Amino acid sequence: MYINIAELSVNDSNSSKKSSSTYIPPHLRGKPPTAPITHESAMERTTSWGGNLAQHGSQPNLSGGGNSRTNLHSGSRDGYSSRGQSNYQDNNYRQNNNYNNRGYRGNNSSLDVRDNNYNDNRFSRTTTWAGRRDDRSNKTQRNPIYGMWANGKHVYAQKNPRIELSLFGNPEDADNTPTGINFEKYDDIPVEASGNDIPQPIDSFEDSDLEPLLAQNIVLAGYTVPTPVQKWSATIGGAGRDMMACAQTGSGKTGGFLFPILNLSFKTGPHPGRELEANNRTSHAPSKAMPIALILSPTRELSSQIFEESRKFCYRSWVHPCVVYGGSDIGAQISQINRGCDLLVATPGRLVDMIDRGLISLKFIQFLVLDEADRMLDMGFEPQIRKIVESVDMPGPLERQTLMFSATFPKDIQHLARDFLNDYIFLSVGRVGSTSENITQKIEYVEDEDKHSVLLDILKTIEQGGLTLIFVETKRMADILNNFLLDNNYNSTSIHGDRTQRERERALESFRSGRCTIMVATAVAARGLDIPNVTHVVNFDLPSDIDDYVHRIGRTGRAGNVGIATSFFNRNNKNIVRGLIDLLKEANQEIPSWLTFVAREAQGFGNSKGRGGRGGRGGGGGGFSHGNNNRDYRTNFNNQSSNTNNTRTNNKPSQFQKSTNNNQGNFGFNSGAPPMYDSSSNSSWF
Ligand SMILES: Nc1ncnc2c1ncn2[C@@H]1O[C@H](COP(=O)(O)OP(=O)(O)OP(=O)(O)O)[C@@H](O)[C@H]1O
Repeated sequence: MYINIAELSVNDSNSSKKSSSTYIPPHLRGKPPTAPITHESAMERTTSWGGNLAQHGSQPNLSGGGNSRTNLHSGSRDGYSSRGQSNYQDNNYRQNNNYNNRGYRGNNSSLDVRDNNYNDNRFSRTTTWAGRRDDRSNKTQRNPIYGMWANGKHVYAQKNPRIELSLFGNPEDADNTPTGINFEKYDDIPVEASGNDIPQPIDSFEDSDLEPLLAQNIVLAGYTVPTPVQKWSATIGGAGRDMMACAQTGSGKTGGFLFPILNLSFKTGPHPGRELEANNRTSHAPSKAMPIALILSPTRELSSQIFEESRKFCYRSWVHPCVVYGGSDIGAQISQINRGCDLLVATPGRLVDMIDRGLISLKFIQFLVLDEADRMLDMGFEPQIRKIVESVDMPGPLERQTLMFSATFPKDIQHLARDFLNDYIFLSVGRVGSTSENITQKIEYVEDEDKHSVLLDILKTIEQGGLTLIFVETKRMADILNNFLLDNNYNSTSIHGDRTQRERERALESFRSGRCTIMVATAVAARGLDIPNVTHVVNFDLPSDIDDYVHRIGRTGRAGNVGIATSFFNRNNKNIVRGLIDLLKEANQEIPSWLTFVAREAQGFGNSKGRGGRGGRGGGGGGFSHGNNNRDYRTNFNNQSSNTNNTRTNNKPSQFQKSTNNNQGNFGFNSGAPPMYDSSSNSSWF
């Protein structure tokens, strides 16, 4: 459910038990602004762009022109990046006004776009609005955020300062800028792409032949430089290629899949078959949403967040984003999709429910995204995902474009990729499943009975101004710990699966807004959640799966910002000790000497899994062995081994400096010294 942050009073300190002065996080300071943001003022925030793309004609093409599944790979690689050419269109079609077998039109000139013609009567009869005939949607009030596709042209909605403010915040507020201090360092992260005919990445947004409205919305969002995963996905996705992309937490994967999808959609318009069906529909036929893009994500909160991101980039365009997820009023979601549904973000369970009720058809899907697919499998969603992708009316892999994104890619996900993707490019930014060096990782040996007091010690040392996210393993423990913190006068809240959706949303909102500076969470908050200003993650309980550790600590140190992750380790966590050590090494973190003793001993007992094992799935073979750079598992699949005939890297040595982590966060206990281990006495840690 959408929560309008702008309408919330950040001065409401009802939930505050600790102090009367209310914390306001930097990203919310200054809201509401004294003067409304205008489109022009937003454009002034960048120097060179201005939405005028003509000068970049010779640069790589984000759209890649129209393309065809059947001859996608027959042209030269240059074809993927040649602007305005339809190298991948079936030759039977002409550029503009024709479609390949994925339903894309030829590349429309941006000059065809009519700005501010929203109410132009010339378009009224044949105009489609979110897949419905205009004359049938009279009863429904139009959403002023969105434009329309009319007579083969993209007609933008009027600019609306009030909406811009609620979507993008106040650009005058420096604290509102999303880029972090270390953002440019992402350029040094090694990138590897494997597969056939890999397109060159873009260097900048200016180079990428962005559709003008998308370019403007990206500027409004305050993005000036694409992150590495965005640079590569722009051309890979833009060329109509399937992709499995693995990039570190907080590195901009959401934009990585949204930008190529929206760029192609803004240029080419809705699927022509859908337009035909909508126009031919009788007034008695039941209304059905027919999105052209589907993004599946594991949790309600993540779906909601992706929806909010897509609202920004779809602003004023013909593409109506929608979101459906369980635990929330289905009636409200039905009315939402009935008001227009072009890009649908969904959790698998609720989507299957709505398909079964005949409310949603997937037959015009051109873009399918599986975000955090490994988590969806962990949560037992495989039957629903397979039903959605393979059994209902979804077009097959040759007719749609499929993208999979995550920070971790265990082997069973690569099997799913084999079934869902076609001739895909495997992209890894940084080591697969690795953690960002922007996160300082501290491992402390703490027995269960000491955890509460050690946590209080840590909280005392945390500087004012940041948010702290504390992970526990069980819902019960989340409640217990939250109550404990409230009793100790901390502004704390909690989020877990036993809380109602409304309670979960409220908890998240109080944390995001800074009314509660601490949130205790189960794994439900481990993936994808992007909460600015989380400066500290505490693993009160470590997860049994090392990939979950990667995602959890990734809630801090996002978009180039720095963060700290402290984890309480004891005998119950011996199963992930090897994986933990591999990760710490990869991210140039200090490894406490006691941890290596533990690892050796655990190995002796055959208990610990390295990065090649997943604790949570019976050793399903997840993660990636340390030092194994070939992360594309197709070489192990006999029937696809020929696909990995091409590898491209940026081959830059990492210039990251080793973190200066001297374990100063020992908080006065253990002082980095482990419980004494006496190797001569044959004593055992466990
Ligand atoms: N090009 C960019 N410039 C500035 N900020 C960006 C850019 N791309 C993304 N961001 C910001 O970076 C943050 C992290 O992005 P995002 O949530 O997409 O990361 P992610 O890789 O999906 O993370 P996770 O693996 O945790 O899901 C967001 O606040 C987003 O607005």
